[in-house]
Amino acid sequence: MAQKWSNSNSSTKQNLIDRLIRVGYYEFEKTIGCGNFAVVKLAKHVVTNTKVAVKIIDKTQLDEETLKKIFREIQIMRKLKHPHIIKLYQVMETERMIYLVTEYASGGEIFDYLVEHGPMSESEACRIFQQIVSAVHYCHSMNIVHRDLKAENLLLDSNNDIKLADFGFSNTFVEGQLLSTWCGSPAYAAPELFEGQKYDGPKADIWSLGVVLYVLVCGALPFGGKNLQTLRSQVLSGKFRIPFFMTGACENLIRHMLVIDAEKRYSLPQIIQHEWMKQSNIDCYSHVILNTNPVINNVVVEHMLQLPGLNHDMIVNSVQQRCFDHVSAIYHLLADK
Ligand SMILES: CC1(C)C(=O)N([C@H]2C=Cc3c(O)cccc32)c2nc(Nc3ccccc3)ncc21
Repeated sequence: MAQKWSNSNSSTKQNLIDRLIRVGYYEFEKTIGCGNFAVVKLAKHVVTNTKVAVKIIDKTQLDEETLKKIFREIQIMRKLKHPHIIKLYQVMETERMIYLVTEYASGGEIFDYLVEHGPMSESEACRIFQQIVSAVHYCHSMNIVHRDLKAENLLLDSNNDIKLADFGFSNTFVEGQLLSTWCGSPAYAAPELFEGQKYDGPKADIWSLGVVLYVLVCGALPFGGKNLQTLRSQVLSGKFRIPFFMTGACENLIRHMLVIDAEKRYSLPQIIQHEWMKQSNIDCYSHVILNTNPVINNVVVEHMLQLPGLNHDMIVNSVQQRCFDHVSAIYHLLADK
C-alpha cells in the first residue's frame, strides 16, 4: 500500500497510536511517517539494542480490499532478502492492529537527498543506480514487480546505500502474462499505463527506472506538466529535455529505457551491461546467492542461548521456517549488526 508520507499527526487514531510506547520487545521513539492507514515509528529492539522501523496498521480503519493488499505486501516482503531492499524482521498481529517490524533506513528518502544536495555526480548516480538495478533485478528474478519505483520510495541507510521500500503496489507476475491494474506515481508511469492497455510488469518497472536515473542525474523529472493530461501527452510523445551537463553515455542509457514501445525497451541485463554502468564496480549478480536457504550462523545462536527461555531447536526452527516471530527477529537483528 504505497502512500504519501507526512509526519503530521492529525487524527484521534493518530493520538491513540502516538501514546503507544512499546509493543513486544520494541520501544517506540518517534514517528517517521504517517499515511492514510499506517503510521511508521522509529523503535528500539530492547533485547539487541537495535534501531528498527515499525509500520503500525489499524485494521479497523481499513476496508476488505486494502486489508488484502496489506497481506499481499507482507507475503511479498517475507520472500525478499537483498542488501538493497528493506528487510522484514517481524510481523505482530492483534485483533485490531498489525505491526510490521523492518529495517530502519536512517538516511530517509533519496528524494529529500536530491532536494537538499541537488543532482548527483554521474559516478555517485552510477553507484546508487547499480544498487537500485540490483534490487529490482532480484525482485524480477523472484517473479515480483514493484510497480511504484520512484525517488520517494528509494531510501538511504547510514552508509548512503539504497534500501528499496514500499511494496504496497507490488505483485507477483507470470512471465509473459500481462497486468492491468493502474499503479504507481504518474510521473514515473510507462506510456502503456497511460493508454490503459494491459502491460508487461517488468517492462513498466524498467521505464520507471529510466525516470529514476534521469532524476538522480538531473534533479528534476523528465516528464511534468501542470496536470495529468499534459503529463500524459508528454509521456506519450516520449520527448524530454537532456541538460547540457549530461554525458553522452548517460543520455544513451536513459534513451534506451524511456522507449515508448515496451518491446524495444532495454532489459535489465542490457542495462547492467551498458557502458555507463561500468563506472564503478558492483557485482549486480550478488543477489543470486541470497535465494538459498539461510545458513545458520552458530555464533549468533550461541549468543542467543544465553537469553532466558530459548533453546537451540527453537532458534533453528524459527529461522529456517521463516516465522518472522520474536525468536527469528532477535536472530536476524543480531546477525545484521
Ligand atoms: C517501515 C518502512 C519501510 C516504511 O514504511 N517507511 C516509511 C516512513 C516514511 C517513509 C517515506 O518518507 C518514504 C518511504 C517509506 C517511508 C520507512 N521509513 C524509513 N526511514 C525513513 C527515515 C526518515 C525519513 C523517511 C523514511 N525506514 C523504514 C521504513
